Amino acid sequence: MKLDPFYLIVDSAAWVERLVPLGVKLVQLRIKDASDEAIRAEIRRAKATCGAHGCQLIVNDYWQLAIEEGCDFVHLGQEDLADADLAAIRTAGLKLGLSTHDEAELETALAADPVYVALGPIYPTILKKMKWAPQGLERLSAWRERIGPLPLVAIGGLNPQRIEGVFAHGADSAAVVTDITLDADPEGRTREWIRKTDAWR
Ligand SMILES: Cc1ncc(COP(=O)(O)OP(=O)(O)O)c(N)n1
Ligand SMILES: Cc1nc(C(=O)O)sc1CCOP(=O)(O)O
Ligand SMILES: [Mg+2]
Repeated sequence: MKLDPFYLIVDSAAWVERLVPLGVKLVQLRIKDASDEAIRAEIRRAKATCGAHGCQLIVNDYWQLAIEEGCDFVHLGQEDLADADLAAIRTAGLKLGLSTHDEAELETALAADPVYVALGPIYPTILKKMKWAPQGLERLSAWRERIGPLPLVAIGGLNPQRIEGVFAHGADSAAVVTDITLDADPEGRTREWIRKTDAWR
């Protein structure tokens, strides 16, 4: 499968409604610390917007709610994966994207047959505290070699100046949070990302 080269990650349906109509084709809804019912409502809203704009929605963490709400793509980290019912995810026909941060995690991820593997943090991130040092671009190339044709997502500290480097080192898609959501002009920054990733689309 081909992933859009620009992979937006946001923490609310309001962000999806604000940015997806600009031409975003791949978005992850990543909500932390909310009730299941609140997340269900957010998924519903985000799914409606994505459906109207031809954008692939990926639900982070909440695979059961994603199944119940008729979504078709989830992203899980390694801890999420350990707790998840992979058979139920498969039976529901969900595509699965997985996080990796080291070689052991990559082995675990590949055994779960994902449709993409994400590697991060490529650069330092301010979004969350991480136990891994920045991976750097050479590590991305190593992952490219290891996973063959499986799509590779780069994440962590990305900005428009770093886009070319991650694609030159084997990424198929660049995932981003704060470079857009903390920008003074998130719409303008989103348009810049769409424009700057066009060569890989
Ligand atoms: C595209 C992408 N890559 C990595 C992550 C991180 O997932 P995880 O390790 O489960 O951490 P949380 O995002 O759940 O805090 C991601 N969400 N998306
Ligand atoms: C959510 C997340 N996961 C990562 C990983 O390495 O698995 S890095 C990260 C944060 C990405 O945010 P920003 O683009 O603001 O750096
Ligand atoms: Mg997770």
